[in-house]
Amino acid sequence: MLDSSTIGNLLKGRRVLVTGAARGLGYDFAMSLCQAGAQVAMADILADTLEQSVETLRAKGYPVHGVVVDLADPESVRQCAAQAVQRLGGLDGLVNNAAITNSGGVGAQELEVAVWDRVMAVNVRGTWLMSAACQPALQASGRGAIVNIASDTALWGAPKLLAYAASKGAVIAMTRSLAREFGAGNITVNAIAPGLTLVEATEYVPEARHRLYHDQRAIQRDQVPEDVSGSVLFALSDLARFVTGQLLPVNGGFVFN
Ligand SMILES: NC(=O)C1=CN([C@@H]2O[C@H](COP(=O)(O)OP(=O)(O)OC[C@H]3O[C@@H](n4cnc5c(N)ncnc54)[C@H](O)[C@@H]3O)[C@@H](O)[C@H]2O)C=CC1
Ligand SMILES: Cc1ncc2c(c1O)C(=O)OC2
Repeated sequence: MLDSSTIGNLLKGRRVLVTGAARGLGYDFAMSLCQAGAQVAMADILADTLEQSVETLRAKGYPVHGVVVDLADPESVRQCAAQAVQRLGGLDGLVNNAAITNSGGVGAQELEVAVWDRVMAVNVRGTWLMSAACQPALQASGRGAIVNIASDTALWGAPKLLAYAASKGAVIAMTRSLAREFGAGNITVNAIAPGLTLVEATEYVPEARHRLYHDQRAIQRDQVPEDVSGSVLFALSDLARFVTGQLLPVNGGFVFN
C-alpha cells in the first residue's frame, strides 16, 4: 500500500475498472486507486477470492464493486464492461491487468497448443475486447485512460515462458495501435511492464530466476506490487494526459526500454 499523503486526491471521483483485481498486482492497483480517491469496479474470474477482496476494501470504507468475468468469453467481457459502467455511473479508466501464464516452466517442445491458445485468448483477445467494450464510456468521460499491464518478459526474452512473453509483446503492439485509434476521443492508452514481482502466482517461478532478477536489477531487492501501483495511478491521472502509446517498464532497472 502506498502512503496516502503521497498520492492525495490524484484520482478523486474517477471511475476505474480493474481486471484481475481479486488478488496479486490487480488487488494492489484497486486498493491504491481507492486511496487516490477513485471508485473501482474489480473484475475477476475467481468469484470467491473476488468477493473476499471486495469485502476487505469495503470494510476500509472504499467504494468498490465486484464483477465476475471470464476474459476468454467475448459475451462475458461485454457484460462486465456494461455492468461496470452501470454501477460506477460511467467510466474514466480501465486497467487491463488480468492475465495467465503458461506456468510450470514448459519449453517450446513441450508447450501445448491448447495452452498457447488459452494464453492468447485471455491476455491478448481479452485485452482487445475489454478495451473496445469500454471505449464509448471512456470517450464520454472526456479524459479516458487505458493502462495495459504487459511484462518485462516481452523485452527480456524469457525462456520457458514463450506463450506468455509473446502475448505481452502483442499487448505492447496493441497499446500503440489503440492509442492512435482512441486518441481522437481523448483516451490515452499506455502499457506498464512490471518485472518479476512477488505474488502468490509467482511462487512457482524457480528460485534461480528470482535470484537472477534480484542480482541483475540496478536496485537490488525483490519487487513487490506496491512498486508498480504508483505508475498505474500516474498513467490514469491528469499528470499523464499527453502521454499515450508508451511503454513504461517498472522493474528496478532489470531490462531497459
Ligand atoms: N507477478 C509478476 O511477476 C508479473 C506480473 N505481470 C502481470 O501482472 C498482471 C497481474 O498478475 P499477477 O498479479 O502476478 O498474477 P495473478 O494470477 O495473481 O493475477 C491475475 C488475475 O487475473 C485473473 N484472471 C485470470 N484469468 C482470467 C480470466 N479468464 N478472466 C478474468 N480474470 C482472470 C486471476 O484470477 C487473477 O486474479 C498480469 O497481467 C501479469 O501478466 C507482469 C510482470 C511480472
Ligand atoms: C521472469 C518472469 N518469470 C515469471 C513470470 C514473469 C517474469 O517476468 C512474469 O511476468 O509473470 C510470471
